[in-house]
Amino acid sequence: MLEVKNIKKEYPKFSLDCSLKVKEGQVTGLIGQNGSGKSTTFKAILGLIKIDSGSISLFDKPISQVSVADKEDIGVVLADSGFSGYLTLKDIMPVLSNLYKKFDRDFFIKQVDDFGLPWNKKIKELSTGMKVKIKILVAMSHKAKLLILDEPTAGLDVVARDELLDILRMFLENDENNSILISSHISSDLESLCDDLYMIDQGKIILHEDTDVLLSDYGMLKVNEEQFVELDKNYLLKVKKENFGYSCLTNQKQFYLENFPSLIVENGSIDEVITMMSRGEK
Ligand SMILES: Nc1ncnc2c1ncn2[C@@H]1O[C@H](COP(=O)(O)OP(=O)(O)OP(=O)(O)O)[C@@H](O)[C@H]1O
Repeated sequence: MLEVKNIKKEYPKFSLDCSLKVKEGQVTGLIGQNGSGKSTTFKAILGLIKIDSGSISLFDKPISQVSVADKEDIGVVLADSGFSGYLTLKDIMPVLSNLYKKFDRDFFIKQVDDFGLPWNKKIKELSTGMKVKIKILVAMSHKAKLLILDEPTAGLDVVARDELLDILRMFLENDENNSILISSHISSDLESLCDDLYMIDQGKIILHEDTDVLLSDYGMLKVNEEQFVELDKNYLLKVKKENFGYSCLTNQKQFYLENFPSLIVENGSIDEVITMMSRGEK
């Protein structure tokens, strides 16, 4: 559905070098800290910045050959996008109807009512959670097949985040071929939603893995100096020196559970995996 191959972008103090794929019917997450390159990647995909090299294909065509009509199949939410805060939902609906050939008026009306969004209040007077819901609703309102969402959960409390994830699940249930590319620096948001995750650090993809595999096969070994010497290191991805000895990241947790039963093997959280991948050594 979307393939990004070795795109490069040089800024004075930052280099992006990124490849990723979003498959049909799947949710792909891009996780990284502030400044790691998530927005730059999204802007490159959307043609908002010019890349230095690499290629992007969308709906199996090079991006340059994707027609305006095809582009209606993408729904986009960017951090700094949105309608003027002086408009109301009532004002926005005719604009969307003119903007998008496939604008689904009935769907839009139903969702605004279901989400309890006010038709006549200016957007700038609404809560952050409501504003994000509107952005997602607009992105979905023209029968998009692919949603590209840059940090949609930023600034939301736990309840609003949960509601947002429910809306995205609804989008996926509407059509089994619908897909999402979503970024966040909060891994727990993506863990429950995404089929696969890319981790980006300083402009580079440092890990790509199925979420299930990440949660089932990855683990953290906490070992002292003596245990570290004895340890089979063939299945360690990264090692980090700690006060107690070493933290070791493996993607073969079962191997260590079976062969080194005396060791502490923890289920590494996605945050720990990211930290180890970016700061650990090997
Ligand atoms: N137009 C630009 N000129 C120079 N540097 C830029 C430009 N745009 C982005 N950068 C730099 O590129 C790096 C990556 O920024 P980017 O916005 O992609 O990160 P991000 O992962 O989306 O972070 P955040 O979560 O804070 O939005 C940052 O160091 C930023 O300062």
